[in-house]
Amino acid sequence: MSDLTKAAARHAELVREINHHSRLYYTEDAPQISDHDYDQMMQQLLALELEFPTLQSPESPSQRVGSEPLAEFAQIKHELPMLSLSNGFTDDDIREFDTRLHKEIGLGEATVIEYVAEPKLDGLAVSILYVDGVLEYAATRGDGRVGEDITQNVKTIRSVPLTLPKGAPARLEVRGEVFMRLAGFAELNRVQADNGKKVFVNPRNAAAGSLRQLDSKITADRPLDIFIYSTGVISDSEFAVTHAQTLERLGRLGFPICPLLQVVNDVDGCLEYYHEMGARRPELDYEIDGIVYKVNRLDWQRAAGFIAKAPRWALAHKFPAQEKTTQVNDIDVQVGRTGAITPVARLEPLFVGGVTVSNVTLHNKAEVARLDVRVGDTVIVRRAGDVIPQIVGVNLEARPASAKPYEFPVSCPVCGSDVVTEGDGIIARCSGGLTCGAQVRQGIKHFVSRKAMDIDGMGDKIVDALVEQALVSTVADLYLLSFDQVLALEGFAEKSAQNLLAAIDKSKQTEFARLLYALGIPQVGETTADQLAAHFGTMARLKAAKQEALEALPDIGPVVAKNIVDFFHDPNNLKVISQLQDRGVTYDVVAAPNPDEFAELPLAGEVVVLTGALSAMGRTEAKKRLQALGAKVTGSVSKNTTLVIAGEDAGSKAAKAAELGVRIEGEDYLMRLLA
Ligand SMILES: NC(=O)c1ccc[n+]([C@@H]2O[C@H](COP(=O)([O-])OP(=O)(O)OC[C@H]3O[C@@H](n4cnc5c(N)ncnc54)[C@H](O)[C@@H]3O)[C@@H](O)[C@H]2O)c1
Ligand SMILES: [Zn+2]
Repeated sequence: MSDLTKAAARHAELVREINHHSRLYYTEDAPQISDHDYDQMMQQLLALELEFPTLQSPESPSQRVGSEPLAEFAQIKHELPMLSLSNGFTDDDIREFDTRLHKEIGLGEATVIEYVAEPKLDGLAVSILYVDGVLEYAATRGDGRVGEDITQNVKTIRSVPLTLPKGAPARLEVRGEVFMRLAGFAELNRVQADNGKKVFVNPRNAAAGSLRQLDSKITADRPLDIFIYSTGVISDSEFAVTHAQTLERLGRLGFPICPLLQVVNDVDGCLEYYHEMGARRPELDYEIDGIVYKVNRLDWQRAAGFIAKAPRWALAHKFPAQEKTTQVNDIDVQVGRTGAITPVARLEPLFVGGVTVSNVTLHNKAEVARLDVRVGDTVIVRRAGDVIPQIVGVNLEARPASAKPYEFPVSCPVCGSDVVTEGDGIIARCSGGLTCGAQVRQGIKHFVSRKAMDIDGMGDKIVDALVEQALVSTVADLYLLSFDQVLALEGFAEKSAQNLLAAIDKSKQTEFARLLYALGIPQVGETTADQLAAHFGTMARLKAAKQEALEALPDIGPVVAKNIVDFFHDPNNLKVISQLQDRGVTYDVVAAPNPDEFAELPLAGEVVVLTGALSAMGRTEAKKRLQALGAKVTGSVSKNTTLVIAGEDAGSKAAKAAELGVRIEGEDYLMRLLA
């Protein structure tokens, strides 16, 4: 086979695949592969056509925009074609783009091109025509030539003006991106899931699916938004001389324009903007998948002109992918400290959203069932911002015939006890309690952790070894370990064994709040433990507390209160607590434990948040002393907060406080309070 024949075969295969996925994505709003995979196929196609130009035909997806409009919609022919954008991925791609433009426009090397840099919104393009100041129709891009009539749907988007002020051009077509903000997207998916309806893979698909509805009442209920980024046909030939001016004038006519766009000079200006936006991307409340650079001068745009499917004067500089595809090698479950069984997908490792991902939580039994993810499946993995990676979709077409639905275990894989379900079958739990090795191990790891008993040097591997060798079966057993037992563990020498025992010994003298948190009562985190400690003061008082007394505390609801009561009724737990006491674990009683006295304290009723670094003392120390004066000290700012102490480099908490109008003071004020 000649090279050309081979290339032609590969080309035909790519065209088939790309057309298929374009249809799924553009026409049906139901993509089966990630954008990254799609872009790679497109790049391969472009490379083949560059090497073998005879393979390129006007029918090739490299020359065409989008996909054909859906037949159910009336069609609208665009007066000016709606094009796509050429893509760049590296800094060099941007340099080449700028160099090429100099030639195409006929500029000397020394001439600086001014660009408008704009976030590339991840939604779908629409064209809206106004005639004599009134919205006449709106259309999707479709295949670039003919789009779908979505006039009624676009009219439901609140930020789209239905009429324009006087002075608007008699015929004005604007183009922009319809998108969905993240909060709206999350809420929509929650409602969809609650009603047993399809949840959307990402905000782009949710926006596209919501806008391309035959019933505009459905669109009206969806949280859609729009930013306008250009004009199409326009009766006023003197509307503007630069792109920035176009946007400015459109803004004055009442169109929403992305507030983040910026005029920049040269490649360096483009790249600087790109990196700045890349850093801000996780904070934005909508998704952007890159930056678009557009030549600012309209006469230079005209001089540069177009290629088949995109303008020469613009480039989309893509950000690293937040969604990629990979294989599920296995699905297994983890048993947590409280017995909760969490299914986990073991993946063929992939690099996505800036990290390598090989395990992804599937959250719970219901989520596995909803996704119907199976071993051997090809899945779309998404990691956006700081959010933990997630499987958002399964490519059913790539499912091997042998793949079987995942069967959730009926007995605990660690101890063999029955698995019971709670919360309408959503959460599965091992019923083994303290007989379950996994629960014991997780419980001990929690007990020794930094914010709990803080036993320095007691890493996960050591805990695993202690439990495996049956040296420890409850947290109280830690205080019985002998020098010889520790020395015999793998990796220990005399010195290190002494150090570990010293750390265990040191932990015996602790604070009540730490001890409470360390016990691992379900849903009792640090803040709740602090509150309980400050209010009850001693274990004996807390043990005796009734459900109502617990619920009377500000942040404790009925569920947590019941967890606490249940915990102190379990004979195993009571035994462990008395063993801890017998083996020397004690705590200082800091605050006056009597609730009546408590109300008299100078800072009673104050809810304080500490943020930033303090110079005179550590935060733990400051917190203890504030609590001793009756204040409640919490970890996050809310409307209940009465005071924020902002130390050096205070960050988002201070900002939140300012936003909520909460009083903010510096360290000097704290020192006066404590004096
Ligand atoms: N996953 C799949 O199966 C699949 C299939 C087809 C296409 N895709 C994805 O779709 C994209 C290609 O689609 P495309 O042809 O629309 O090209 P594109 O998204 O790369 O660029 C063109 C589009 O960018 C949008 N845009 C956003 N902000 C803009 C701004 N400020 N100025 C101008 N335009 C702006 C417009 O909608 C415009 O039509 C790729 O990201 C590709 O991965 C994915
Ligand atoms: Zn178990």
